Amino acid sequence: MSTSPAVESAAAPARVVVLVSGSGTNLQALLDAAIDPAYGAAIVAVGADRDGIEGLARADRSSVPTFVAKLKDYSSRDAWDGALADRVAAFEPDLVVLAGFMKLVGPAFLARFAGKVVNTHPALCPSFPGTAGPADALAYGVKVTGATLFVVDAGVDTGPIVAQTVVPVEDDDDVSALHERIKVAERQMLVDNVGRLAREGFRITDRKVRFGL
Ligand SMILES: Nc1nc2c(c(=O)[nH]1)N[C@@H](CN(C=O)c1ccc(C(=O)N[C@@H](CCC(=O)O)C(=O)O)cc1)CN2
Ligand SMILES: NCC(=O)N[C@@H]1O[C@H](COP(=O)([O-])[O-])[C@@H](O)[C@H]1O
Repeated sequence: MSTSPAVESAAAPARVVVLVSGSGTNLQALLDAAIDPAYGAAIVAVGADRDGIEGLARADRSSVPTFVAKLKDYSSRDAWDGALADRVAAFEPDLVVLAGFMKLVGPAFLARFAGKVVNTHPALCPSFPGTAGPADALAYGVKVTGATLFVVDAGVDTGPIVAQTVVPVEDDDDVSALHERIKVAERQMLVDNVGRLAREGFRITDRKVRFGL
């Protein structure tokens, strides 16, 4: 069994670093929720693998520190992975949230933050892993899909599941309409469950994630 006390002290909010690669609407939901001290989490930094994205602009508007670690600026994938881990570690996170972060984190990152990295994916894991969850669900012809919050491991969308939310697939859906419907439910799932992880901590036993320590 592994445990992750999201907050070392009951008084202080959990320190959360969010990583993004795009529009950052999930990040924005977390920024909005964290305004309330009762939420129990503070977004202490936002990182990205690319610049010029709305996710970084959202952080700037909330006066949250940002950083960018571009893969192409490093000699190898491992060097980038280690540098990303160093940038995140500088903010001493209790929890790292990958919210539309479109890079797989590697061994150095996972070793540094083992058990305290969660990711939101726009499909019902283990179905439709990867970068095109909504498109793959639509192409398959499923009648329901949704989003999954899971604890990140070395696989691709294979980590222990924290929460899931389900939405219907409509007959006239295109990928954009379906993904937008997923994101409405996904943002609520993310806010609700990151808040619980921050306030209550969590433990993992045989892939089962339970809140509380
Ligand atoms: N070690 C892990 N890292 C990450 C995971 C994970 O499950 N394990 N989830 C992703 C988020 N994600 C799906 O939810 C995801 C994002 C990106 C990829 C991917 O294949 N990325 C490629 C590059 C794609 C690109 O740059 O457009 C890559 O990293 O080489 C798969 C799944 C967050 N990190
Ligand atoms: N496999 C990773 C993946 O597809 N992530 C997805 O990117 C979107 C980012 O939206 P946002 O930037 O508006 O929060 C979210 O739907 C998230 O689940």
